Amino acid sequence: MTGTPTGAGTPAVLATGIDVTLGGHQILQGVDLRVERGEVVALLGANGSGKSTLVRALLGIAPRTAGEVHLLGSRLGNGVPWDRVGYVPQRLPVGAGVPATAVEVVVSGLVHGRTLRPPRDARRRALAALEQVGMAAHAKRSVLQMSGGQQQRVLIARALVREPDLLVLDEPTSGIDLPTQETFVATVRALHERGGTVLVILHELGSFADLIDRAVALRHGRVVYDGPPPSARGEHADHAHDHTHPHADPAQPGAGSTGLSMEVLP
Ligand SMILES: Nc1ncnc2c1ncn2[C@@H]1O[C@H](COP(=O)(O)OP(=O)(O)OP(=O)(O)O)[C@@H](O)[C@H]1O
Repeated sequence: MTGTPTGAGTPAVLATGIDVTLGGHQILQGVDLRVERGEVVALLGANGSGKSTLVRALLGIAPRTAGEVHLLGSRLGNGVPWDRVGYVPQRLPVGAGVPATAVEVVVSGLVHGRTLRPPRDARRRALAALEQVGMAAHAKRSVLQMSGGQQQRVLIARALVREPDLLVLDEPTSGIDLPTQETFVATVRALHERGGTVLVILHELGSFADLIDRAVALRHGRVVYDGPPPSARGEHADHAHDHTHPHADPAQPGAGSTGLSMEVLP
């Protein structure tokens, strides 16, 4: 994070009454979402429940038919300090057929708004961001020749290079091996400890579990839960998860049978 946080005191994300219609279908209906500064919020829900669409609507990528969004204190539009917002999409955007190298993709994360020229130290910062995701050795390779997991790591580096105040992640760890996931989570944790805000779409809390302050679950385009994250017990729904969790504390809200469990997610 650089400088004074913009609109400090206001929520990092404030969305009210969001409706989105795509291809003639209403995908989101009256979604409200508030993420305070410094919070780490997980967005959960079954495939097709509207998580990616919500994130895209929050960032102005998906068109809204109703509702208002404020990011970092500014109404969605040119007034948002986009240089303080990092976004990691689920995969390389369609049309990313340009044979850019990893370092070039990451440098593009430093170009925003009216500044088309990257800062002087862009390459050094880009290499440092690639290092954070274990991709420094691949800096000069074309992203088109990389595996999905490697491309994902480059996209993460592109978002991190801005040192964002608000980081929005769409299933950032899918297709990434465990050691890299853990390195990435450590980086997100460092960002959080500096006061950064994180909104992350997850299928399971996995390596993020200890970082999550709150979970919001969608079902059929509506918010059906907003509260403590699902218990570690719930993650046992995952058959790969066969050990006991020392951190599962039944005294904690959300850790017992009354809390949200991954098992009850839509
Ligand atoms: N451009 C589009 N045109 C029409 N329908 C769309 C479009 N984009 C998404 N949808 C539909 O909107 C619904 C929500 O999709 P979305 O990708 O937001 O869900 P999701 O919860 O992120 O799912 P996943 O976990 O699979 O990524 C799905 O039924 C999807 O088919």
